[in-house]
Amino acid sequence: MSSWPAMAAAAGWTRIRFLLDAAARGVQEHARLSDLAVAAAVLFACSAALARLRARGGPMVWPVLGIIPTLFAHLDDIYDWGAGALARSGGTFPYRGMWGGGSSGVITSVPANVEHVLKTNFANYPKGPYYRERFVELLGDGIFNADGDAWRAQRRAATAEMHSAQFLDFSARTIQELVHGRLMPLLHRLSCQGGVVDLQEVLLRFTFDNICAAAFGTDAGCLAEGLPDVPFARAFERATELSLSRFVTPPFIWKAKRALRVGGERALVDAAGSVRDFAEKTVSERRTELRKLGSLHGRSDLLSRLLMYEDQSCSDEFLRDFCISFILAGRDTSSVALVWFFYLLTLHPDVESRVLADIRAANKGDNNTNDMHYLHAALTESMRLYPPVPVDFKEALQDDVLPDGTYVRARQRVIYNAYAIGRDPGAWGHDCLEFRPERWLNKRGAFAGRAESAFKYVVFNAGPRLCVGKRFAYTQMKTLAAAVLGAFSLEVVPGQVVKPKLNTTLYMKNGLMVRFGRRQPEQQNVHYSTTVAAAAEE
Ligand code: HEM
Repeated sequence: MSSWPAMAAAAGWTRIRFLLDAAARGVQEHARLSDLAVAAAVLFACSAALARLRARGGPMVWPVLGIIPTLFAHLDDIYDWGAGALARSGGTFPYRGMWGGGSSGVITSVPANVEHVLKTNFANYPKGPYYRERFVELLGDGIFNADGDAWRAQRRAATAEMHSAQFLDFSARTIQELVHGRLMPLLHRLSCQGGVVDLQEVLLRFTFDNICAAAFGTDAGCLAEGLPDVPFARAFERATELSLSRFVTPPFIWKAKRALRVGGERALVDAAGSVRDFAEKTVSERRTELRKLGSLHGRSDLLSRLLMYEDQSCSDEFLRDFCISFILAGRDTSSVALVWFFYLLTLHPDVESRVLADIRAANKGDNNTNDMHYLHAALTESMRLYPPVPVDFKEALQDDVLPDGTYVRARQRVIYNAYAIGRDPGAWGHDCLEFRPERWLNKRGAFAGRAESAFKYVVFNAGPRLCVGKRFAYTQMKTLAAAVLGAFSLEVVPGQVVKPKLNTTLYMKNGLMVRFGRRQPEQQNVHYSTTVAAAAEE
């Protein structure tokens, strides 16, 4: 039997051996780990270098994470950064989203590329399934979401109805009623109280009411006294936001949440359901009215016109989706255009004086908004710098080569950046960053547009999918701007940060807090007409 000291010595030795072995194993393990780390770092550096080369002067597209880290680094000035990146890369660069995100393609600000995608090779660039599946709960098969024959049928109906004399007359009247019956009294109250208001919020309420009146012939009531919460408007906003969030969430995440009906996906089903219920109810009530009265002659909104004059076989689903798409298209775009326009005027008093002179000259005539060429030019110029839809995209059906030589593979996206095109010195000259409405006027001071290329000004899109609401939007913006500027001066509350929000619509991130002061009484509350035949831009 061993003695205790001998046993202790043996146990100590075993422990020391154990510790030494463990240390040796650790060193080997560590060596293996550091080899792996070095190998991973080399691989990462190689693929990063390769990505750098592939980026062709454009921003870095990282392994695994794609362009996401680069975008994150520029979240605060994403639009200006994007315009600069496009300029540095010669107008086009490739991008890729996160692995598993399913998004890749090219971003361009080259007008010839945009023309190719939107017009010359239109058939190869539908909105595509990527867009459709993200908006289907809200939009169904509506014009905004549709391609092929479904799109063509709605486009034909929309163009015919929206450009009809009755609709133009009706929409001009509804705009007048809303401006003078709701908006101006609100601004008068505010100016008397010396109160501060978020102009963007007021304008968003105005355009929501306006588009609901035009599409459905209903009063949404967003601008009613006390600026109430309107459940339909809230549901619409929520459904739009949640649909858009699918564009920045990897599909395997949002699709899993959709399958499980949890989180934002559940909220989307609820919000889109409320919007569709409201639309379905309106369609069915209007159909009943038509059946009872035999006609809807007292009504000229889009829904009533479609029910009366279009193919009588239009299903309720077609009418519902059609109207919802219209509300989405016309809801925020013109309010966002207007808020930047008013802001730019406060920064350019010389332009504001000329706009006022234009409005006063029209007041001396027959108060026709079509006469206000300078105002038209100022709005157009403002949207060049702040396009309400700053970027848009189409999806390639087949492999293709863009006019600047860029290769696009089938199912890739071509993103065209209207914000960058509007600020491109190649397209607009060395003064491209200046707010100069005169660039749109001819020698006689009439709005002349710019003949060279519709694809340098893609604010309203271009080609076969040109915005159907363009004329409506100009009438709406000019009527509102003329009434507001004729009666009030605007003061932007100092100290606020005015910058765009990252969204598919160019909202101001923090809104725009303003105070309204009154101009001379004789300028106030003048009603403007809009002759149906001649719109300045067309
Ligand atoms: C300043 C205001 C507006 C701007 C800047 C604007 C801009 C645009 C743009 C860029 C598109 C193309 C979207 C795409 O295909 O992804 C578009 C399409 C459309 N817009 Fe507008 N829009 C404005 C106002 C309106 C209004 C007020 C209405 C309705 C009354 C309207 C109705 C439509 C419709 C129905 C389409 C779809 C056309 C199609 O796909 O064939 N828009 N608009």
